[in-house]
Amino acid sequence: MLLSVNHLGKAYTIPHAAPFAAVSDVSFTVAAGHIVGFLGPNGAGKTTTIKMLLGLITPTQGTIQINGQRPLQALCSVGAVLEGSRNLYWRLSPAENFDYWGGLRGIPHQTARQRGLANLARFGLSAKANQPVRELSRGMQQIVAICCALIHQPKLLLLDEPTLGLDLPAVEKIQTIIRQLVAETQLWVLLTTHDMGVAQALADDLLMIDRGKIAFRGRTASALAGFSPETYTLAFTTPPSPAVISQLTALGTLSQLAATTLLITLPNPAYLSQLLGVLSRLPLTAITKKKADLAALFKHVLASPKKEGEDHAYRPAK
Ligand SMILES: Nc1ncnc2c1ncn2[C@@H]1O[C@H](COP(=O)(O)OP(=O)(O)OP(=O)(O)O)[C@@H](O)[C@H]1O
Repeated sequence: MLLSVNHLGKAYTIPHAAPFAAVSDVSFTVAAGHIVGFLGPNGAGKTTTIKMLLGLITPTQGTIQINGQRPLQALCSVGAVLEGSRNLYWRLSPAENFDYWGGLRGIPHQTARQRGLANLARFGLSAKANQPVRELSRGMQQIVAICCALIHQPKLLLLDEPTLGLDLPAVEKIQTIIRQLVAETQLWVLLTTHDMGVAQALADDLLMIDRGKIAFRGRTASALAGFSPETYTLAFTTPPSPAVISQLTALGTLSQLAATTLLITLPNPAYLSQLLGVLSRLPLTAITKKKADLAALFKHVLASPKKEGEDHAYRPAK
């Protein structure tokens, strides 16, 4: 098992207050799927978990095994790009950063530089190899940070918000790079992101955390296949009357997308026949069921009531 996390917890000591449990009783293994999307709302405990995986903070309960070793013994198996701008030395060029980070990992200077430059070339950034990092764009800096995190050829790569603040072309480039790396090497990636588009595009598996506890885990494809929100787009030839609007509002949550287009979410599939009853008397041109997407699944998981100790709060819609 590459990564095995058992009953992991971290309670921060807060002066004049009870300890705050940022992570409590989190267990998971990384054994299937090459990219695991580690998702959760702000403050859910993602960064705290990642810092524990890296040995940067000590858990107050539970164990972590990476390739059968504790985090501080397994540093050679793990690479990371953390949130923020501290992954690189900004005054140094990418080539000098490769020397520096390689040196910290005990990698001979020549080897570190060769590896770093080879990755930089693969990602189309050779021309920037000798320019100070501070002069590169955010997207380029992220690519250099990923190259540095790979300098010791880790087996597990932890990426905390790798696309934060990047524009669409840069996001797509980072996505392509991550996919390419996973396809070419036997790299496993644990990726945190608030961008559900990125998670849906990349994650083979999902791990959702909420208030320090695992709220859902499973394969992305099967979770999406099992989750089909009861949301329909209704298109009319003429704007629906206030009477129709109030009839529809009684059935579900309604929003008006345009004068002749409404979006309705039913509380459950049993309401569909009533909806069709109302619609049969109206000048309807189209009714389309909304496809499941990760953003909707994520909201659903967070809204699902959780029982104490339960870590699979999500249930497919019946
Ligand atoms: N050093 C600390 N001392 C006390 N509380 C902390 C400390 N670090 C984090 N926390 C708290 O732990 C909780 C989890 O924080 P964490 O950074 O792990 O969340 P996150 O899921 O990464 O959030 P985000 O998506 O906003 O980055 C938050 O309530 C945070 O305030």
